[in-house]
Amino acid sequence: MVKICGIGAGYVGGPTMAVIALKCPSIEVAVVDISHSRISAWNSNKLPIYEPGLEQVVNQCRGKNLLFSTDVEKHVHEADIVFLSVNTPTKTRGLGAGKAADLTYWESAARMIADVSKSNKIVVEKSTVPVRTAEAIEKILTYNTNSKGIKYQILSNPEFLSEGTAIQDLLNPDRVLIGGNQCPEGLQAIQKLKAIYAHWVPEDRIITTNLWSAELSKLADNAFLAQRISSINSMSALCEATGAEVSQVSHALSKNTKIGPKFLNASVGFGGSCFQKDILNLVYICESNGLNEVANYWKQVIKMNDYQKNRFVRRVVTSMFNTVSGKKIAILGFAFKKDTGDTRKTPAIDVCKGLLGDNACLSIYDPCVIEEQIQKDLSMDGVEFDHPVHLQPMNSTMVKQVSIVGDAYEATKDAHGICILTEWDEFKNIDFQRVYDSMQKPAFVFDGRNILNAEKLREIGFIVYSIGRPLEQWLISMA
Ligand SMILES: NC(=O)C1=CN([C@@H]2O[C@H](COP(=O)(O)OP(=O)(O)OC[C@H]3O[C@@H](n4cnc5c(N)ncnc54)[C@H](O)[C@@H]3O)[C@@H](O)[C@H]2O)C=CC1
Ligand SMILES: O=C(O)[C@H]1O[C@H](OP(=O)(O)OP(=O)(O)OC[C@H]2O[C@@H](n3ccc(=O)[nH]c3=O)[C@H](O)[C@@H]2O)[C@H](O)[C@@H](O)[C@@H]1O
Repeated sequence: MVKICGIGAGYVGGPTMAVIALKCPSIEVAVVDISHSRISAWNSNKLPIYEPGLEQVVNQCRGKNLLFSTDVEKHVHEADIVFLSVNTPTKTRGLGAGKAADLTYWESAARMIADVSKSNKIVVEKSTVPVRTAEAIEKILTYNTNSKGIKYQILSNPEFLSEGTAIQDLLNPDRVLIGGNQCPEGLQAIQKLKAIYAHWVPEDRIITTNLWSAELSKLADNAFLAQRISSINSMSALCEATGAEVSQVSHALSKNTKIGPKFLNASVGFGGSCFQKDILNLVYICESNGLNEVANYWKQVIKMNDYQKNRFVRRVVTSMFNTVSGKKIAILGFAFKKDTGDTRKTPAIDVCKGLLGDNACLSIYDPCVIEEQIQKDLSMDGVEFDHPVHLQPMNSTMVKQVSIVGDAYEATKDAHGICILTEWDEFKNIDFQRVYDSMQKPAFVFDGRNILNAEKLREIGFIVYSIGRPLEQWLISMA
């Protein structure tokens, strides 16, 4: 029986390994992690991450051909194929700080594989890594184990799932990308991995390339997606200045088959653990190769995203008589997108910090993010967010001007303004007349996701700002 070991039981490792177990009952899948709390949660009824459909998949396989364990060495030792899905955050100190990928976790996993292996293995890069990382891992493995005569094949098999739709994305991927050495052993390893995916993915969707193309394709993929969001967000600023409406512009663009419909929603800014980190990584690689113009081109995508978040905060403050000091502002949504509890790099952190900087009192409601996480996000300096949970600071200092509440009505009671920062479906069904009646007047809504019907809100009496939509007179006069 083929044995797989997945190192890293996070947002990628957990769901991807669970889906392989589901689709390949003849393969034994062990998911291992150095975090005891994460593994015990995977073994409980309350999984460590929220992802629609994940619980059903885990329940079907756990205890049969899927197990979660902290005994990393044992399962790596027994595996034929090892998937690496560990953190690759941005470096916070030393050479390349603020841009380059921090490969500490990656390297320590590779060294551990080298230490415990007694048989040939295929090592699969699932984490997003700088191009040519496979070369580094190969060196670590071969220099450490030469004497044992063990042979490794390194494959790059980047993951393209999105949070909130991870299970659907894994069950029905657009494509699976496998890069490997173009020598006979490398090609054989590619075929072995391809055979696993072929259990459920049509062959024509499995693309094979050389190692460096696969590694770079993943960075390029995220950079292109983020660039589209920054592009439409740049248009949203111009729409507000000219009276054009960004959703109409998006719609018109989407009908051009050369452009297509996806990733054209203007927003308060993109978030998530990967877009910014992967672009920074790309920028660093370009700079290291002397390609400064290319690096500057991609940097602009992040600058535009920062501009969009700052612009939103400025709009809130200027609309409310140039100060939010002492005012209660309701924050609806804190996760970086709907259907996830993940807050890594969520735009809500920057918006909340911006408002707190102007001395606002925030009342935050998110259906999926727990109080402790929000407090931690608002009190940390933001650089630790993508390291393993058990290595993050334990005790965050409570931010006094912030309260986290259990529903939207409590959050908005007595508030001067409301900021919609995540596009949760339930926010569309709020009784806004009831909300308006309970708020201070004038009552403001700042819709950072364009999910509300601004006209209806205006009929109730709200002053409404929607990203990229024509500004009402109040907002123009206060700007
Ligand atoms: N979150 C996402 O949607 C996607 C993430 N990626 C990439 O996948 C990688 C992992 O991301 P996430 O799953 O989001 O991170 P995560 O933080 O949720 O999970 C990583 C896990 O690896 C564990 N770990 C770290 N070092 C270890 C070691 N030496 N041995 C055993 N376990 C170790 C950590 O404890 C943690 O549980 C990153 O490179 C990321 O860029 C790629 C596609 C999608
Ligand atoms: O490498 C990764 O981590 C993953 O990053 C993204 O997935 P994810 O971050 O989970 O979520 P997205 O749906 O891409 O959204 C990212 C951010 O962009 C925002 N967004 C997205 C789309 C859009 O039109 N407008 C917009 O503002 C979202 O609200 C969110 O804050 C990519 O879509 C995945 O292909 C990739 O595998």
